[in-house]
Amino acid sequence: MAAALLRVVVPMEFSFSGFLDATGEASGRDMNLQTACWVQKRKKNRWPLYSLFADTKYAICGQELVKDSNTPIYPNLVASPAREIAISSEQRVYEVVLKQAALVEKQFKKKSTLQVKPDLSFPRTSFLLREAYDRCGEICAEYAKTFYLGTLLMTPERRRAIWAIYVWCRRTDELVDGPNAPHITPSALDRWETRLDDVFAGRPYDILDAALSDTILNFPIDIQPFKDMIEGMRLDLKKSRYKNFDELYLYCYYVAGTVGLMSVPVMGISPESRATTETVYSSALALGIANQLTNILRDVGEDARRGRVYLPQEELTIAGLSDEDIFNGKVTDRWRNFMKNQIKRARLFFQEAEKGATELSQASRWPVWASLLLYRQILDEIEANDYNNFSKRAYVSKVKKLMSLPMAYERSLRRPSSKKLEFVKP
Ligand SMILES: CC(C)=CCC/C(C)=C/CC/C(C)=C/CC/C(C)=C/[C@@H]1[C@@H](COP(=O)(O)OP(=O)(O)O)[C@]1(C)CC/C=C(\C)CC/C=C(\C)CCC=C(C)C
Repeated sequence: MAAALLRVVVPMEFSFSGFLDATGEASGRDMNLQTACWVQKRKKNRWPLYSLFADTKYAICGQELVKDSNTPIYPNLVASPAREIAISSEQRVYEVVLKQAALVEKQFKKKSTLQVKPDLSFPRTSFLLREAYDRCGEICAEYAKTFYLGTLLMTPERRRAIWAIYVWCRRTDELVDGPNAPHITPSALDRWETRLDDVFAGRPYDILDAALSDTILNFPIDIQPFKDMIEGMRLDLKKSRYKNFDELYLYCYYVAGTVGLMSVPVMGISPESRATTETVYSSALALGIANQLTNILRDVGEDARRGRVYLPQEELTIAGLSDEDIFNGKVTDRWRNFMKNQIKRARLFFQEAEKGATELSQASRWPVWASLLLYRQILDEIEANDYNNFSKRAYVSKVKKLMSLPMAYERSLRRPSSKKLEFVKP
């Protein structure tokens, strides 16, 4: 498997270029009906002007996570002496969210009259394409068993598409996190990006890419979040410190928020939902950010041993801490207080993600709830370890994981809110 993943940056002798056309199935396939059903007519929000100023609701000032219930929440904005910043990462990312939501709406308008039966089209697809998706499913089952089981509840077409996206993300992550990571250069990532362009143009290099090329034909998926994930990997190659939460937020968007944006067009929004498309995308983004923040908080010690500190430097300073304290790995009261605020902020992102999870199409909700509940418990485990994330890895036991699954199922049965949904930026 590792060999297959590594092959991705090596120029291929044999290319699957034109593979999809050769199947005679993938190109020109109609958009599926589910796509058309997800979207209701939705109005776009303008980015609120007050977000450009630094009096934020959840900025971490001093030892406390400042929380004022009258103002909106912008965790990534840390007060600057001038009380304003130019363009926050949050605003930049929100523009991507709007673009993704607009794309889905455009497709809906174009295709709403089509009567395509999505799952009937699959038996006609070629053996090779079926093989491609099966392989993606196997990789998914190998790397993320619980998540794989969750996808089995989705419709076959959606499940295959999510596997294809998962495999592309996993391969991308493996470039900088896998066994060959020390040999990965920016030009290897450039090659990976060229290859992505080819996948989106229907010219996959290998069988796993072919599954993604097919997925892109079936769902209104934009290339931007994929490109942004590669950008996150570029950041990982050149950056090992994050000045403030604004910088960290952008990194979290690149490596994890993008996953949310890639997944929603496949998972679909419930026809019962009254939430705006961009609200659901914002929640998906929030889940990615929450997961990545949790990942960072869990792995503080492990990252430090690789010379990396993802925690915002300015917030460490405000808390009276430095890189030195992290490398020393001693749990002090200062560290505990600092961690309490970091955990609180991650939980706010989970809270926002919860709202959108309920708005997804019924069959897609369970794996999302399972992922949310399981990952959020890592935060509880960090607390249970008395904030020692230097030498203890917070870990959710098998029993707790199993216990969460029925709870995730129960949550997935909750119907979308009948009220118009408001997304509050954490
Ligand atoms: C249903 C569901 C969860 C779908 C997502 C499927 C998918 C395409 C996953 C790809 C995950 C992946 C391989 C990402 C590469 C970058 C990366 C490694 C990110 C980190 C994940 C955990 O990594 P890892 O497996 O190494 O973790 P462990 O060390 O083993 O703990 C991340 C922390 C982030 C992953 C981000 C998500 C799963 C975002 C999920 C958001 C949605 C599916 C949107 C849901 C929609 C709403 C409206 C809430």
